Amino acid sequence: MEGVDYLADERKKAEFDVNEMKIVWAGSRHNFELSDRISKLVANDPGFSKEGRTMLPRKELFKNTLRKATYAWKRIIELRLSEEEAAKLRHFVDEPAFTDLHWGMFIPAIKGQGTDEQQKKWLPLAYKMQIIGCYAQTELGHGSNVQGLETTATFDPQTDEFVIHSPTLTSSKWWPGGLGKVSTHAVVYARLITNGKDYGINGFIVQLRSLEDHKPLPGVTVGDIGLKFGNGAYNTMDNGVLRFDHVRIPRDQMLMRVSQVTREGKYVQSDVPRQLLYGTMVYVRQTIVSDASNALSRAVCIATRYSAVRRQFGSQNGGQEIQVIDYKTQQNRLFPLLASAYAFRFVGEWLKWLYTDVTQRLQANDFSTLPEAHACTAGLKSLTTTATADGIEECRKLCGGHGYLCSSGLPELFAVYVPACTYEGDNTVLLLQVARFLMKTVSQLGSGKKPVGTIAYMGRIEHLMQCRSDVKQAKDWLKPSAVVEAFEARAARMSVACAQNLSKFDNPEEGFAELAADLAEAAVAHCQLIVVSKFIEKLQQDIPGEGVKQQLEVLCGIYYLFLLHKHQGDFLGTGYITSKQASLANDQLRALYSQLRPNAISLVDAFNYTDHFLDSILGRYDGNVYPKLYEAAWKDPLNQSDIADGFHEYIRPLLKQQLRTARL
Ligand SMILES: CC/C=C\C/C=C\C/C=C\C/C=C\C/C=C\C/C=C\CCCCC(=O)SCCNC(=O)CCNC(=O)[C@H](O)C(C)(C)COP(=O)(O)OP(=O)(O)OC[C@H]1O[C@@H](n2cnc3c(N)ncnc32)[C@H](O)[C@@H]1OP(=O)(O)O
Ligand SMILES: Cc1cc2nc3c(=O)[nH]c(=O)nc-3n(C[C@H](O)[C@H](O)[C@H](O)COP(=O)(O)OP(=O)(O)OC[C@H]3O[C@@H](n4cnc5c(N)ncnc54)[C@H](O)[C@@H]3O)c2cc1C
Repeated sequence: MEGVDYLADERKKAEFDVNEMKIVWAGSRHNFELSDRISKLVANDPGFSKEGRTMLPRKELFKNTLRKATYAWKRIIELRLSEEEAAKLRHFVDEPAFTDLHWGMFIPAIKGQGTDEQQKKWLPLAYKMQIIGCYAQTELGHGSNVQGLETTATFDPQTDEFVIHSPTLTSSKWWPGGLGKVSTHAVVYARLITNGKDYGINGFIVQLRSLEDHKPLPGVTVGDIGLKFGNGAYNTMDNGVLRFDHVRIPRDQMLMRVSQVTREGKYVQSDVPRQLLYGTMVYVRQTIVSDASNALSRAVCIATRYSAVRRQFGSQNGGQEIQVIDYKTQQNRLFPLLASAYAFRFVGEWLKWLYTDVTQRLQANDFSTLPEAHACTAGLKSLTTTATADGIEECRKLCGGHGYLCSSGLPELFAVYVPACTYEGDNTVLLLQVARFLMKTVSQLGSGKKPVGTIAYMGRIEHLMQCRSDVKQAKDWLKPSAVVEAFEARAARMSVACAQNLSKFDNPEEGFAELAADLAEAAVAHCQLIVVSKFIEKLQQDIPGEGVKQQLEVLCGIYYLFLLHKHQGDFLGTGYITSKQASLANDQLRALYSQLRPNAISLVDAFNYTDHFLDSILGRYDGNVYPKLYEAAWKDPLNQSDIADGFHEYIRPLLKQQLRTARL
């Protein structure tokens, strides 16, 4: 029945002000109003319909994405949307497209690594989309190891040009989004060679296609790398391959903020750290952390609503069966994911602040916080994307068989999301960057250099190495100080253990390679400490709205107690807690699940997602799941006729043969 809210009873149970929670989730009233307005604008525009997207063959799917991206641009111009509004509109259109890389990496690379002059020349063209760009770093043979890239940019002083060349098959650019079929330009990362000397990797703006007929320019071979995982999903993106055969570009298309090549071919290094070449990656990793809470909350919203609709077992005297959300096992799988979505939201907000702070410092030539910004963006990108990808898959399983249907929205969400564990730095490779930062920090303890920011806790290393938890009863685990100390002691002890083991090797690099798995675990412990601390800090702010803060306290408790339970080997092994205290933590966790249960539906309503954005029958706001699943099945192309195509060729002969066999 249309118009009936099957989840109304659940919504009545809420013990907090959902509208105020929506503002907390959005980050501010301004953000809430912006998201609310733009998401509805997109949802109500048939030009942005998602109907049938998972059924389209690649060519049609891709063309449809081009249509939507162009239509989005048209609406952005017609409605005179600001940059912030336009970004929201693209977000709610919810289809990976070349525009993600144009706005998300090409423009930021020019902004971060271009001189003022270069920005003045290229940015207006890019802002008006008179050129479309991508970020071409990864090659067929090298992705993680940026210093191993093979493409060359050799300066020719005769003509004042760089010659861009792909010397081997493995040097072909491979993966850049938007490259295959759309981009007219790319920021290409290549080895800078001048006067016969190799100065390592630098960025260059290279035109790839004609602005008239879109044909590849002479010397440029470019195409799509082929179909990727999942139906629809990331196949809307033209991840590309690119080869250069001695392509010439003017010298001033080398991005020259970090280093320059003079007219005479002299290489000049600015007094900014070379790592700024990696700045675009730091920026995007930070946005990926913010985006993790979007993807996870979406999956959790679907699984929570469906878990309240779905009933199995326990019917007595002909009454209704039990809602699956009431099973403790379901709660133990679902509620920590709900809590993680909120935790990632807040750590994302904080990381954005950290990124803005480091950017302002860089502008004032203060590079002191760059290593921490790199470690935090790398580590949190790794932690949040791994948890989110795993969480989306868990949500699919939480929805039983129906979660496997594309109409649940979960398979596509997973297929689109899971490469986040790989792109912008493989998650293990990034954890090892954090581990290097931690080992450096430990090695400098006692040198007089005081650790600050997220590693300030290392400054209390002597206390953290010998303290013990003073938890005596389950509710003691609700004390922020008890929790923070537990996570700090675990992280510090794991780092120190790694450092001690490393010191046994004569060659530190050999030791690092041998102990890499332990080092990655120490990095995870450090990153989890950051997420827990930022959630707790959030709760120390003034949070208006009846019951809102209490709900966030419950979520925060679930987040850290679930981690404590899952990683109790670390907490027990490092000797900070006893098995009795671990068991008390688990008792408290169960109690928090019961407190959360009546609020579960309203906590996912606070994400304020439209049905258009969720694109899931199981996650519908009104919970009207079964009639809509039934209706959707009949829209499948296989159901366009009662008799399947192929019946006469394949089924009928088979049936005839069976008849003959039966007669024998
Ligand atoms: C149904 C649903 C439908 C639709 C959904 C719709 C849409 C979703 C759309 C958008 C999502 C929103 C947001 C996301 C935005 C965009 C994402 C979209 C697409 C994805 C694009 C992906 C693009 C890419 O992947 S680009 C390529 C990325 N490549 C990498 O990351 C390579 C990883 N490798 C490295 O970074 C380096 O090689 C390394 C760090 C591993 C090693 O570096 P190096 O070789 O130099 O060696 P080291 O010795 O380790 O380091 C030397 C010192 O430098 C320091 N360092 C390293 N890196 C940095 C850095 N970045 N910043 C600062 N410092 C750095 C290091 O610490 C060392 O320092 P030391 O003091 O000397 O120790
Ligand atoms: C959907 C998608 C979009 C992308 N978009 C872009 C783009 O727009 N532009 C662009 O330039 N690139 C892009 N990429 C490429 C992406 O950045 C790389 O794939 C990524 O950096 C991982 O590198 P790799 O593929 O070389 O993995 P590899 O490094 O080959 O990883 C393979 C395995 O080796 C392990 N490994 C590697 N090195 C180490 C080490 N030192 N220690 C321990 N383990 C290690 C990894 O953990 C992994 O398990 C995209 C990739 C994908 C999947």
